[in-house]
Amino acid sequence: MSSIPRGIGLYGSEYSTQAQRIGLTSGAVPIAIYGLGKMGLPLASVYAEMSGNVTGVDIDEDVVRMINRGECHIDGEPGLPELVSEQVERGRFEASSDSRKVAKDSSVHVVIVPTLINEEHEADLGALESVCADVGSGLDPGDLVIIECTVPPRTCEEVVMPILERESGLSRGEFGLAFCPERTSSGKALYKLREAHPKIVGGIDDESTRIAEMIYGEITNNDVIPVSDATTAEAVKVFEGLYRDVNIGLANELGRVTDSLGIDTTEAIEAANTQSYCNIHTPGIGVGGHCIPYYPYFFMQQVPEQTPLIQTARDVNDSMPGFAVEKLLDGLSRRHTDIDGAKVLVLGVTYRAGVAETRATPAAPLIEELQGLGADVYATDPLVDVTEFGAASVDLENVTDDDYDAAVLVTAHEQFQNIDWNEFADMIVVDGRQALDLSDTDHYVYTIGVGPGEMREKGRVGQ
Ligand SMILES: NC(=O)c1ccc[n+]([C@@H]2O[C@H](COP(=O)([O-])OP(=O)(O)OC[C@H]3O[C@@H](n4cnc5c(N)ncnc54)[C@H](O)[C@@H]3O)[C@@H](O)[C@H]2O)c1
Ligand SMILES: CC(=O)N[C@@H]1[C@@H](OP(=O)(O)OP(=O)(O)OC[C@H]2O[C@@H](n3ccc(=O)[nH]c3=O)[C@H](O)[C@@H]2O)O[C@H](CO)[C@@H](O)[C@@H]1O
Repeated sequence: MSSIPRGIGLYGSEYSTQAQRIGLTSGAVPIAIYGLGKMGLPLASVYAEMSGNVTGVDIDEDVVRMINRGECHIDGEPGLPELVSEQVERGRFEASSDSRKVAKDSSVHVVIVPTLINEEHEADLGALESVCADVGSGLDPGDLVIIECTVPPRTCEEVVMPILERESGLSRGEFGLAFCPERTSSGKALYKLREAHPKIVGGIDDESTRIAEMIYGEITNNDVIPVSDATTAEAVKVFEGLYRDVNIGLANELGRVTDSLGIDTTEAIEAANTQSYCNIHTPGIGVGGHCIPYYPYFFMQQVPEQTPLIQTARDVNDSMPGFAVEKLLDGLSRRHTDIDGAKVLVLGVTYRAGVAETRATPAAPLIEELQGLGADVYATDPLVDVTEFGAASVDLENVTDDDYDAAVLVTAHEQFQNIDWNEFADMIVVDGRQALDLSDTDHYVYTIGVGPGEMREKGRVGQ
């Protein structure tokens, strides 16, 4: 069976589906991936593994240089350094910072740049719009654009499509556009890209959906689920995030009433979750990252109707660092220690364990509130520099060289398991992630979702 000729597009192709597939997997279809970060680099590597003709684009020249040396700038992703090195060495994957040139030379354009929110909680699509303008400048008839970064529903129709048409001079029907949300999370990216979740695809027209379905059918070993259109696919991704934020909000609300109930709430949640329809998430010190805390605002911005449940869950989750401070103050009052001038150690500033990402981290409001109360705040994190939050930096290896009045665990980095807590003089500890077992120490511990230290002696379901 012959392949489609090199360099031509798949959208509206008159070649057989088989010839298109052969073209796709033999390198005849040049593919560009825009954004080579925590998600983009794994995605580009898996695309290169499938097609053999991938150019990644990033505005960070250091990222581009490292990749072209076959190096991987993303830590904590099993298998990724080896895949990047192999694909670059075999000439199947290269990187560039010249998005307009790459756009001109490519037929499939996959966009996975940051989509964030600004101070006013409005969607910040600046990077997406900039990339789409560059892609549009190099768009040819038959090309397909795939958006993988999470966006407010209707973005493909109302933002991306107009930019592509304006910059290319082409019209709807001459090229394709599909939304195919990235459902992976850091730490298992290659596994999740290839296996863990079905891939959702939704095009602005049936031909776009068809091609996106064909492409991801060559990438994932899981199912590919086509939905009615791009807006539906955008909603699927946002709905997943809304579900998670509201569910965590429920867990945190239950965690806040632990003391009133006099139970280990997490034990009750774990037991409740033995019912197959129940999946209450885990109480913690807050919800960080540039996904879950951001997506509710993507949704609320698009729907004029009131969304009290979504907003309330956001408010509950954002209240958790303050809840941790309340428990810290309770503990200090037991020792007749004033927060003003107290030495407090914050363990972890990234939004979750093992991921070097601090966007929307609960550590930021926690440190700000503690400093506002007059505490001297110190912090340590194995992955990132803590001084960006105004805390004094402490090396983890020497963390027990000094004593503190209190400590708050924000991030359950595995490196914290090596701390010998008996090295510290008696202190108050607030465990925000149920990560510590200090039962063999004299410290007073409050664990969010569990309660005061002595509560941890109870048996736990599944332990
Ligand atoms: N991180 C996750 O767990 C995750 C999971 C699913 C979906 N997503 C979605 O993917 C998006 C990207 O996530 P990430 O974790 O890879 O972000 P990231 O911050 O790790 O990486 C983004 C990369 O894009 C580059 N970039 C920024 N502007 C650019 C531009 N104009 N042109 C080219 N490159 C540009 C940056 O230099 C950086 O290397 C998120 O905003 C989210 O919508 C993220
Ligand atoms: C729907 C879903 O699962 N989406 C995942 C999510 O991945 P993520 O990397 O953003 O990380 P999460 O695990 O969601 O954590 C976020 C924050 O919530 C805290 N948390 C978590 C669970 C809990 O029970 N209690 C908590 O308090 C945690 O500490 C952290 O601060 O978004 C990605 C982008 O869309 C997805 O691709 C990925 O599938």
